[in-house]
Amino acid sequence: MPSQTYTHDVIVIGAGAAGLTAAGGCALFGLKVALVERGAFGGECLNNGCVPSKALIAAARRAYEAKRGARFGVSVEGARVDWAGVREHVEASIATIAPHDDPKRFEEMGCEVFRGEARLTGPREVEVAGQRLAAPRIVLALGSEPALPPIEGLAAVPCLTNENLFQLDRLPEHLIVLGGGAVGMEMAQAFCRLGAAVTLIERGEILSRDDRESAAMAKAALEADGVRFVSGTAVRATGGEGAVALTLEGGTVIEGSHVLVATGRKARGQGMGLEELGVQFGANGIAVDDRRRTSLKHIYAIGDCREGPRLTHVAGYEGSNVALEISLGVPTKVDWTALPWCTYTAPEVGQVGLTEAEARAKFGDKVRIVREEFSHNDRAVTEGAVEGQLKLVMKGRKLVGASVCGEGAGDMLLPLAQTISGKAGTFALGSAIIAYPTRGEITKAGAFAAWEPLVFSTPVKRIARALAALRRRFG
Ligand SMILES: Cc1cc2nc3c(=O)[nH]c(=O)nc-3n(C[C@H](O)[C@H](O)[C@H](O)COP(=O)(O)OP(=O)(O)OC[C@H]3O[C@@H](n4cnc5c(N)ncnc54)[C@H](O)[C@@H]3O)c2cc1C
Ligand SMILES: NC(=O)c1ccc[n+]([C@@H]2O[C@H](COP(=O)([O-])OP(=O)(O)OC[C@H]3O[C@@H](n4cnc5c(N)ncnc54)[C@H](O)[C@@H]3O)[C@@H](O)[C@H]2O)c1
Repeated sequence: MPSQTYTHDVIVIGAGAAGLTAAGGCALFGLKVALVERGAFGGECLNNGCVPSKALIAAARRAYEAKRGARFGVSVEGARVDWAGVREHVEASIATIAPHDDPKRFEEMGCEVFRGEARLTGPREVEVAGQRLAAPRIVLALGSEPALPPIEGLAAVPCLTNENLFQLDRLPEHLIVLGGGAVGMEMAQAFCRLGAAVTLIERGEILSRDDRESAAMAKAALEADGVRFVSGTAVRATGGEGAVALTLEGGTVIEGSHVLVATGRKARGQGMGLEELGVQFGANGIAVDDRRRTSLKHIYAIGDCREGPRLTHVAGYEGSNVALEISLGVPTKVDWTALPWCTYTAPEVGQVGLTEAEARAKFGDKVRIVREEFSHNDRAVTEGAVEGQLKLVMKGRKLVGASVCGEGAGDMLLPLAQTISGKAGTFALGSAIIAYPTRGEITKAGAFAAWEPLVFSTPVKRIARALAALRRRFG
């Protein structure tokens, strides 16, 4: 295509975490960027995902603390949950963060914003709201949507998903949560703590990508809160507004007032001209290489719409990578060696790098596990929240993974990620000065524990004893 027919240097479709990072990055490097969005800027994370869910979890925590009766000599009388107030907090959280993702901000950075449904009409051409855009590079950042499982009758039952959950006008009496992944676990506990009866149905393992010990601790904590877990696969749904029932394989029937379907995601990208151009798809998402290039190398796919991990920080990471590659021509491959994630239940379930099971499958007997319990952490003790542990997964003295289950686990992943990626070592982390008393001290304790046998080994003790003997003799 002759260069004069290009309207832009790059067209980014989708203004969620992935698209905003890619578009903003390219614009800051001085490229002429078209940014296309059909819905609300900020995408799923801001509007239907991370932000409202974490705001709801915060309200639930407050309700839980208030209802726990007297603790530490303090009692809260007559605690009650006002659903309208909870909704207000959720909406205020979104509204406070929204300016960060506002179209105006991206226009100020240099993006030209187009509103409407984008469609590819040629390998380098996009049509949106009757306008033709063309650029030598296109970035697909289309996101994903709830994947509804093949359950007979589900389409006719009023279901909740993350797309309408946060607009509920009242607290459900009995919420059935289908799926024990991150969405299911976080929301099951939050609604339970806010006062709903909650039954969670999972056909396989809860938090299946996480360390098994961490997942078991989280499950036990949810059970202690009152969440009922049922193992099975839902095959039939019946009922209407306010009274729904799911029948499991084997015939067990679970009844409730509402059902939240949290059974994974379906990547977007179908029906917008990509198939016709020859862009290839994998099992769930657009197929990409390490540089996030699709089968048409000038078209990139990042974030939830491609095959791979679906997380906001991953979407942002990929957005930065492609911005660098497109703007400066630096080939930038993704690297998941130190990928962190966290499920914000109480206790939080954080993971970075390999789980023990993954490491054993890869390195066999070379794997060494170091554990530190929060019950030995002074801050955890003073706050009466001692549940959980840090588990370091080592290959020799090299950290290859870490699982943290406990309060604030997500905030503890950074030094562990740096250690896994080689930007710091376990020795440096084990000898760092860390503010006391913080829960983060557990990362230092774990890293030091990995070195302890060597630091206090017989040869080192011999050196210390020899020095002491010299001192006794010569002063
Ligand atoms: C309940 C819930 C909680 C979550 N919590 C967390 C969390 O705590 N931490 C975390 O890391 N991740 C979390 N996630 C995952 C996270 O929300 C996603 O991974 C992330 O938002 C994906 O960003 P994205 O930019 O790829 O997609 P999106 O944010 O979905 O953005 C895609 C955008 O593309 C637009 N679009 C699509 N097709 C077109 C088209 N043809 N034309 C124009 N525009 C188009 C859409 O309108 C959308 O705005 C959560 C998810 C859910 C459901
Ligand atoms: N804190 C976080 O980082 C966070 C929070 C929420 C969501 N997310 C992201 O959002 C995405 C979606 O999360 P999710 O929890 O919906 O999906 P998921 O894939 O993590 O979990 C879905 C669960 O549903 C179960 N399931 C599927 N069909 C079933 C059936 N018919 N009956 C019973 N169980 C069934 C599966 O076995 C699986 O355990 C994930 O990629 C996740 O990374 C992240």
